[in-house]
Amino acid sequence: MADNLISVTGLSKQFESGDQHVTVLRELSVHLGRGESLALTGPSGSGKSTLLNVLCGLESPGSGRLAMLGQPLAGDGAPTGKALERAWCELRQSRLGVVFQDANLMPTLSLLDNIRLRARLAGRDDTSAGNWLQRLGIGELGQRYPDQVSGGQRQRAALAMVFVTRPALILADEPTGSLDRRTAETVADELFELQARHGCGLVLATHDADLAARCLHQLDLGHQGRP
Ligand SMILES: Nc1ncnc2c1ncn2[C@@H]1O[C@H](COP(=O)(O)OP(=O)(O)OP(=O)(O)O)[C@@H](O)[C@H]1O
Repeated sequence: MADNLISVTGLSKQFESGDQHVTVLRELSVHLGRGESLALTGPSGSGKSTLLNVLCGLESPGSGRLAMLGQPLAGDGAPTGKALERAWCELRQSRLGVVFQDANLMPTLSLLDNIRLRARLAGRDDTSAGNWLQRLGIGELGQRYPDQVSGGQRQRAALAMVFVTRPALILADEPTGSLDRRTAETVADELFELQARHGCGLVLATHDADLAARCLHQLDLGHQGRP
């Protein structure tokens, strides 16, 4: 496994809004090694989700160099076209664990089956699925469907879906944002414990200063381009 999980140099991202170009990320450099954690902070609209989307291949960077787990994905040496799509798919399938603000569970499967399916898609053993639900405090909800549980419970199931694949790198957008304080702490404990135990990397976007302070590095996107 590459020691450098994330290597981003001079990355910029613009969006078109009507006839205007809005620069959201400006000349960013980000490096993350194995077992390290990074909190993306900054006010609403500063580009935290946009950066996470670039890091999991859902948005392409406008310019700059990007390599994930040693694989160049933008700039020098990066594949293009279908080969680039394939490279991102392979990374997301088994090596990146992505947690979005809206938990991405299949509505027609129970929570337990969602997690089993995710494990199988990543080529992992699915027998620990129930155990992960248990550890995240929703073990008794495994037979329920996503629309039969609360938003916070869905969020915990989405985290179980990530943990069960044992990813090299977890990218999480407000992973505890929809949880009450006590549950948020339990979930954060699980995140950091998993990271310590398996030496995986973690990048999370958060407005929670306490959660950000638990990460090894912090990047305030509200201060991009300023000295
Ligand atoms: N597809 C898009 N097209 C145009 N503008 C966009 C697009 N996606 C995001 N933006 C804009 O980019 C800026 C950064 O958005 P982003 O969601 O990355 O911020 P954020 O820091 O994650 O915010 P929050 O803390 O509210 O989640 C915002 O001004 C947003 O409106």
